[in-house]
Amino acid sequence: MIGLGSYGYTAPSSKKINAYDVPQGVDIRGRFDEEFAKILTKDALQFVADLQREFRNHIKYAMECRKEAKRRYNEGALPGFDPATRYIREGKWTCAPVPPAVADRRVEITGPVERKMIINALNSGAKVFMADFEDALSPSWENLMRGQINLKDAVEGTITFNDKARNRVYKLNNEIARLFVRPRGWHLPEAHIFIDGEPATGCLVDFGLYFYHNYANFRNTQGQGFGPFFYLPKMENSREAKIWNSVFDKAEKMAGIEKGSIRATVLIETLPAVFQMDEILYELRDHSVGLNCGRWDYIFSYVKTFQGHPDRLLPDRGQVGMTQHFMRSYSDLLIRTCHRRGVHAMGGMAAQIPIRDDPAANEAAFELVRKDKQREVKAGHDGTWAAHPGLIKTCMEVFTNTMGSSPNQIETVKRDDASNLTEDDLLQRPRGVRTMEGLRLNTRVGIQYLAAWLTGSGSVPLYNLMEDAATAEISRVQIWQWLKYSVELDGDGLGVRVNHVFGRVVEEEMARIEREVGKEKFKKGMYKEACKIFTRQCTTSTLDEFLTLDAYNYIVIHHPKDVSSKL
Ligand SMILES: CC(=O)SCCNC(=O)CCNC(=O)[C@H](O)C(C)(C)COP(=O)(O)OP(=O)(O)OC[C@H]1O[C@@H](n2cnc3c(N)ncnc32)[C@H](O)[C@@H]1OP(=O)(O)O
Ligand SMILES: O=CC(=O)O
Ligand SMILES: [Mg+2]
Repeated sequence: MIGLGSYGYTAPSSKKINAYDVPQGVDIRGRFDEEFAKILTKDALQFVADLQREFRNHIKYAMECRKEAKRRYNEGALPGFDPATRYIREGKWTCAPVPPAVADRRVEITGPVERKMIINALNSGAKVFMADFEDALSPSWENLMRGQINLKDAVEGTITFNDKARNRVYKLNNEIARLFVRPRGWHLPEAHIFIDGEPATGCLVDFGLYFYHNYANFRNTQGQGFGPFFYLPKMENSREAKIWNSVFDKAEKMAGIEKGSIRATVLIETLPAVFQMDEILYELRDHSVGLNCGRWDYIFSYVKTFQGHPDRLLPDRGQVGMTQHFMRSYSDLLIRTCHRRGVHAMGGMAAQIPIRDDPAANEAAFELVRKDKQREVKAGHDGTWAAHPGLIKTCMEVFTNTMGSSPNQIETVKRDDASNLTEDDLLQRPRGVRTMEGLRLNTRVGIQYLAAWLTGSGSVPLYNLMEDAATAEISRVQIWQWLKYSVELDGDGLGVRVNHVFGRVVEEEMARIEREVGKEKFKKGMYKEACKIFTRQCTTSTLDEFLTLDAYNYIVIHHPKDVSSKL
């Protein structure tokens, strides 16, 4: 159950009380704002409530199944292909044809639903912009509601941003990227909206509000009759994809648009899901437009799935790249699966971003991105992700050098060789060493990321890399795993056990963070709170499912009940 945030109460005011006009059974506990009220209309909320009521038990059941699977993995079982769905994996079926508007997705930029970034991303020259309510967003009430307003303005084509300090007005170019929206994962509640006395499901709020306000405009201006388009995160099993498919069916019915209008790309970013790729596409076959290698959450999920397996400890985070056998196998099988079913096999995110003040380091970072993208396009991926507008040109060149003017490689690179990949290939232990520097970096990155998240930023540059919820999760669970199994740091010849030094490492890294960010920022920021949350999560005997579930309690800000509505 979600509690109040630590600073979560605003005293009632004697001024006029504003309230959202809500349907029966819906209670808005987030701050009232006239702009937010244009999103939280009674009809839009009714649609969200309808989704919640129809699907809440299915979602609860799916989450129970995750727990049951976890129990089995913790007792020693390994994830694998499900014998009961062999007929789906071996059957000859394809997904609905790819809509023309998104046939070419060779470079996709991603970013939080922040106003200036939305405009920059849509103008970036990328083919697609994935607007993120998930890994890149801290889901505060303000961020979520402003994000919805921003997306509505973007789809209407009216979005502008006035940067007064720089005397610069941002607006959309004539040619813009196609918009995909990524709602939160199934596990996250939306504690500012209660439906029938329970917090709403975060992703149904994100999806429901965005769909309700934008489907008509989007289909006219962006989708060439299709859409809206979505990315779906963090699923573990095809039963979760089935719920999304039913959500889409219901949304299409409500809107009176053709079945198969809505299209979604599913991120394969949990270890159990790699064994369910055919099944996930099958459930979504009328609504699918591919799968994507969400490599960062996938690595996080590898640790989480094997939390009870001391023989599967990860080496330093920096060593777990796409060239490790288990990662390469995952990418190859994803390409083979998608192309066999007629949809895009999207690559993932290289974490490097431009480094402004060091040309040599900048060139080295670009070279790493280039290599990563070359590997992806040669393997058969149809497109990739970029974290920053400065990387679009490089990614575009690499993909175009191989694909030329063909919009994708769905028909030309079948990768039938990957049909031989086995469970052993997909689960092969990553190789590498564990070092003190790895431990220190994980600590520094984890704490700084969380401090940013608690103050409203869900993606940040740290040590010249993009960090978001997925990358920070790796830092957290890696430390947890090393502590749990009392790992000896072997890569630098130190031979010390992590649990003997972790307390000191945290102290020293906090001091280093203070030096790096400066005393003033350190004092004003939430570094101490972040340190407390992060170290608790690293040292707890039972691994927390998600970093952001606990941290969410700190950003929930309920407003007095009487300010809201009439339950
Ligand atoms: C694991 C995953 O899920 S990956 C997907 C989720 N993660 C993301 O989407 C991360 C996206 N990237 C980002 O958020 C940002 O690039 C960061 C936080 C890493 C770095 O951002 P900044 O520090 O602002 O970068 P920088 O100062 O170099 O930005 C230069 C300009 O590019 C813009 N910019 C940077 N990244 C993006 C982006 N992803 N989309 C749009 N614009 C961007 C900035 O707004 C800035 O614009 P301006 O010149 O008009 O002021
Ligand atoms: O969402 C993407 C990932 O890598 O995680
Ligand atoms: Mg992810």
